Amino acid sequence: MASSFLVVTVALLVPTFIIVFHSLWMAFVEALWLTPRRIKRVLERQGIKCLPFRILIGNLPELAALCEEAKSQPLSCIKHDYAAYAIPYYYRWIEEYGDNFAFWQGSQARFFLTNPDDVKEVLYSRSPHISRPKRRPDGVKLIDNGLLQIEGERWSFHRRTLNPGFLPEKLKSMIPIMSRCTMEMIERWSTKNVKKHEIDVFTELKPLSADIIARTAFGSSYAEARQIFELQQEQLLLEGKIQSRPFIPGVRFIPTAFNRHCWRVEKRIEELTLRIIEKRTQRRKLDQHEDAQDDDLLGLMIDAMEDRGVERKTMSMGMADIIGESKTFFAAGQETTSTCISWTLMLLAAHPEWQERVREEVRTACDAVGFPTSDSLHRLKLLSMVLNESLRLYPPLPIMLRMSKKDVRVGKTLVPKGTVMMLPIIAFHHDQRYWGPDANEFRPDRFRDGSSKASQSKSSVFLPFSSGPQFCIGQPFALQQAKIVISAILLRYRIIISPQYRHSPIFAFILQPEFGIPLLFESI
Ligand code: HEM
Repeated sequence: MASSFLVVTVALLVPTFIIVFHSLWMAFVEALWLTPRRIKRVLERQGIKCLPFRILIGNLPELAALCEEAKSQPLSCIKHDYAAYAIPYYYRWIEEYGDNFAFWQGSQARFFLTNPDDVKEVLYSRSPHISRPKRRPDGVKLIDNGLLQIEGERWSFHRRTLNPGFLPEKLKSMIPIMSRCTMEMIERWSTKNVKKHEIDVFTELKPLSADIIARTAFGSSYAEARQIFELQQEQLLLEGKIQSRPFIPGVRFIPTAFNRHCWRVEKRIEELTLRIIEKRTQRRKLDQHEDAQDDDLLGLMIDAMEDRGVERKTMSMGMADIIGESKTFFAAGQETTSTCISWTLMLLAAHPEWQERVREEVRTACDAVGFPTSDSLHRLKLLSMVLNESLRLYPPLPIMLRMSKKDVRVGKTLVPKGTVMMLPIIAFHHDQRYWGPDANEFRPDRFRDGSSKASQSKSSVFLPFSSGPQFCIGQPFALQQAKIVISAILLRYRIIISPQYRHSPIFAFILQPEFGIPLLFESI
């Protein structure tokens, strides 16, 4: 009896094992060998040069070597023509292979779109076959279920739900919170009680941006959200490590120390986000009535979950969506904005004549407490020009990515299914063909008549917030915050580049100052 049971079990298990093993093996061969071979064939047939493909590692070693080589020759002074330092592989490979080339990030094909018309075509495309790339299966779950990862009808619904959170009236109501958070930071600085002191603005402004996002969008204080931000920073570091190594299917399920750490961080973020959301739903129940503080992003999303408001018949948001969007807004809104403000302060410190001009403008625009008002914010023309020039020279998101889910035509190229298209915004922003011979100089004047007239190109080559339907939803929020923070600082301090400052913009998801931005703050 027992032996026949064993025979039956073995007879069932062996074929199952063979089928599972065979499917895994085929998926492995497809992802790591057949797909890259096909992409290479399609691209090369069109005369596009593909860098040599090696299984698993692709061109990761060359890429790392080029970055190392660039870093071994540090920039000697504050030069704005640093693009070849931040993304050396792009410029080196263009030199070697011409404008049309593809390389291999592990087994994934990456193809730079070097023509602004092609970039525009992709950004405005309504094709369901072009999307933002999904995270690597073994990547960290930083922004799952949020606008940056979802598609189609679901994306449209989320975007429509969240848009009211960024309307002019709503932004206006955020000015007092943004000013209060900034004041608290400045008060902390002033306890140092010395005429001149050094501040690394890159480090100091991160928690400020986090605080502002937490309070304006989620009604919670930074103290509560602090852990989420810190854990997201850690996730970015973990993602960096994952990206620099080859993708091996299945390895992500093995409970290695690294994987277990990733899982713990993910779980903790979800728990903390859920806690913020639950606190709000509890408060709603207790209050019974809609209070004025409830129409922030979190309030809008809870409305969509609870089926309130218009247009909720066919779609609604679930808890996973709210967690996803909350994580996305924390991740997308914090570091981009603080980095933009940090680079702008560096530029103003490096160009004292502009610092003086902007300070004069700010003086006339601020109220008695030293902050711009909702009316005067729009009159800060010089500051807007400086911010645009800063976003041009130091775009926080220097490269955007899109994925072809089927063979798609972009301009003259047939981009094969499974290729990641790289949109090198930073290269467009520094290109003399579009900006003239002074492309790498700080010249805010070029934005005097607005951003559309600033370049000499017919196509749009100024894309710090992207363009098309998926452009940055947080653009007005970020610019308002930048104006408030910079105005408040300039009114109180003269800023000077510290002797400790080392100019080293590097590309690690965003364009970061590798050694921070230490500036000397002199009280006025
Ligand atoms: C200076 C600061 C900022 C810059 C330079 C910036 C830049 C960008 C860019 C280039 C994109 C498009 C990315 C892509 O298509 O791959 C984007 C999308 C997005 N940004 Fe920003 N961003 C900034 C601030 C913010 C802020 C403050 C928030 C939130 C409060 C935010 C939330 C988002 C979201 C949710 C998306 C996805 C939009 C969609 O798909 O509908 N960003 N941002």
